[in-house]
Amino acid sequence: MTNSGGEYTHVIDVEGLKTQFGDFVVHENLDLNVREGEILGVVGGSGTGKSVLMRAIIGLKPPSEGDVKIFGQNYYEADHAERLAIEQRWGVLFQGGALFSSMTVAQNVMAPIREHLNVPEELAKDIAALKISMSGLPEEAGSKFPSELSGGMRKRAGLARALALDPEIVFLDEPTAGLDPIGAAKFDELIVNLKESLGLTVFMVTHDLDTLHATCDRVAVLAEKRVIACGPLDDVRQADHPWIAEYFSGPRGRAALEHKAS
Ligand SMILES: Nc1ncnc2c1ncn2[C@@H]1O[C@H](COP(=O)(O)OP(=O)(O)OP(=O)(O)O)[C@@H](O)[C@H]1O
Repeated sequence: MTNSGGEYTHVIDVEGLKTQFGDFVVHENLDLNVREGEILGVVGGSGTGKSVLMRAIIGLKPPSEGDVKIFGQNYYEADHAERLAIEQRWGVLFQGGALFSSMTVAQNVMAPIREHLNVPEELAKDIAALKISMSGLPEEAGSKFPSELSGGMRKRAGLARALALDPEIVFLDEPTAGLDPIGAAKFDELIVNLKESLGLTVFMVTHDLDTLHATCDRVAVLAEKRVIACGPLDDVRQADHPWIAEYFSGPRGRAALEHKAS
């Protein structure tokens, strides 16, 4: 989405980010922005810091240097009330769904509603049922426990919970990991549909080349502690970097490209 001057509105602005665990530096001088209404895919080799970057943005990993702004605000400098207000504007689907195993799907989806919204129980139930249906789950899934669901259904339940508060942005950490190719393609379709129907912005960490092709407006590549390339997939694929060449032009990269063309 652009403003009247034709510039993109940014939901997230990361500048000069440094994160570390003790002496071990994960990111240094990392810059990244996420534009309103886009699906941004974040890729990179194992251990390059994709999940830590997501955690730095959602307030779970304080940076040792740099500035992380979401909705124009620095979460780490915000007071308690401001933080709660920011948290209501995002939804997160952690790897594996991170659902409460002792609660049904409906109770899981109602948890953030109960925590953040002062609404009567019946309304909370109705909102949860709506989010469950939006995530492509049958109505009866609401009364099931996570252990009674397939991997794909658990992802959808996690997504329903991420959508509970009508977020403006959702963070997805490897949403198609562990899904079979048909389940993964359906999940991709769901994400694109939600983005289009709700005007959602999506920050998605993924290893899945088919997902990148099917869903992402832009792709950011993490290597050498920073974002080494960011742009539309066709541009990023051409970037002169050994990891990019291997990832996008190796056998799996070529297969994903052919799959997209077919
Ligand atoms: N809590 C922690 N304590 C110490 N080191 C950590 C912690 N969390 C992550 N790291 C380290 O930070 C680096 C980046 O981890 P991260 O999980 O972000 O990688 P990733 O790019 O998401 O990897 P993958 O693709 O394998 O999931 C890794 O070297 C990891 O070992």
